[in-house]
Amino acid sequence: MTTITRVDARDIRFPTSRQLDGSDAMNEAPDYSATYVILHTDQEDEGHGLSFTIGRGNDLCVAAVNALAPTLVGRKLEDITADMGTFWRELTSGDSQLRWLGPEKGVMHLASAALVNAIWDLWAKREGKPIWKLLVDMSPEQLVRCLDFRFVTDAITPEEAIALLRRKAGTKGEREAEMKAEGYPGYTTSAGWLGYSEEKMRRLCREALAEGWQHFKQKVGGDIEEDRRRAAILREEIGEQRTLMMDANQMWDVDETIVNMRRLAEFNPHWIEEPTSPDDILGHAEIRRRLRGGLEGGIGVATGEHCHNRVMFKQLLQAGAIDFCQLDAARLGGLNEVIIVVLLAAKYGVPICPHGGGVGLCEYTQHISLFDYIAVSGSLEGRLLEYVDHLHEHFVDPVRIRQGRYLVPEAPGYSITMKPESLEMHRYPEGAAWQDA
Ligand SMILES: C[C@H](O)[C@@H](O)[C@@H](O)[C@H](O)C(=O)O
Ligand SMILES: [Mg+2]
Repeated sequence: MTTITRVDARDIRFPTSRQLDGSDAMNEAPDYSATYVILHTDQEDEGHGLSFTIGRGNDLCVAAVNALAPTLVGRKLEDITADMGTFWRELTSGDSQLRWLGPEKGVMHLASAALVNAIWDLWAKREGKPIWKLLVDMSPEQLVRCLDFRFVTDAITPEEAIALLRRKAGTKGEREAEMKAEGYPGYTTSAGWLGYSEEKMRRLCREALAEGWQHFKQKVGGDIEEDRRRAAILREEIGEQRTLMMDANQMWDVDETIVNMRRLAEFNPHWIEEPTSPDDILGHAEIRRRLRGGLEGGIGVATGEHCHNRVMFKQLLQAGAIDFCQLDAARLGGLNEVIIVVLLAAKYGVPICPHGGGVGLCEYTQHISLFDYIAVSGSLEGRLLEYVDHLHEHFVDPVRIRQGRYLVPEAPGYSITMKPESLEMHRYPEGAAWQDA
């Protein structure tokens, strides 16, 4: 038996705003940051997890982790993993006074995600498997036992989830072998940040093309003439055949989205991402209808990086509001809730294209997309996993990319463990990286 003895929560920040890495129309100068959690045990091993924020306020998330920590300390890992569904509900709703601060959204849910993912990391390391493998090796019944279906049974029941998983169970081995040989297809956002100059965009595009990337994302939502100019540059660099996505990061109202996307349509965007408020389910449905998302010649609608729980995703799917489901590994309450969203998306026939723009998110999401392909949807249609070329050097087991595809991670755990020296250097505000700020 393994007892969790201590939760160590750290405020880790990277000064990415200096180069405007990760910049978009809404988030002009982010400092990619992590609320970083280490679960200590009475054995040798540790569980690591993080939630992504963009700088100021990361300390609030650290405080939220500390508020939730008593739910874990003194607990046995084996008791938690034997009934993860119950554990998840206890963590997110067990303390009704804390639950009032969410529920299941915002800072509290980000904090839950870091803790939940750290439990999974500990479990997978104990089993000697990468997370995706731990998941695909579970029987449908075992997997469903990890989930809390509260508030979504009108869209998917545990029995339906089991049936869905059984459909693909017999052929998992084939897809696992295929992924090991070929990797999972990705797209890159790295050339498209809004704060980059034309010259930098062109250079990064050329580098990405030389590395084999076929799919590119551009930030929009600034001045529309400027968006058009940048789209023209990107099209000039990548050509007509490759994919170009656009991301407005919530800048527009519904009608404004239609007006702006009509002006951007000539650049043939594959999707418009986060056109409006992430909470506006019917607004997204209206945009999709008017942009003819899902139809020949139409523009798809994508959202999810700010979609805070399974209930919101359920409604986006029920309302036929999205063409692409961009779930986030730590905006949702960690892997348990992510799995429910993966199952919901499969049931509604919507591809998942997880959100990767942040520190550690690519490390997380590769496991999720592999799980989706091997064990749930069995399909790559419409599916592309986001890649951003930032901060991977700080991870012990960073993502590996070949010709625009993610190679299958092999090390045990959730690939989220950061190097001790990186943690030390980027500790906020006392780390060396912040001393000359
Ligand atoms: C502030 C961040 O870099 C965002 O711009 C980023 O997550 C982005 O929306 C994305 O889709 O990757
Ligand atoms: Mg985005």
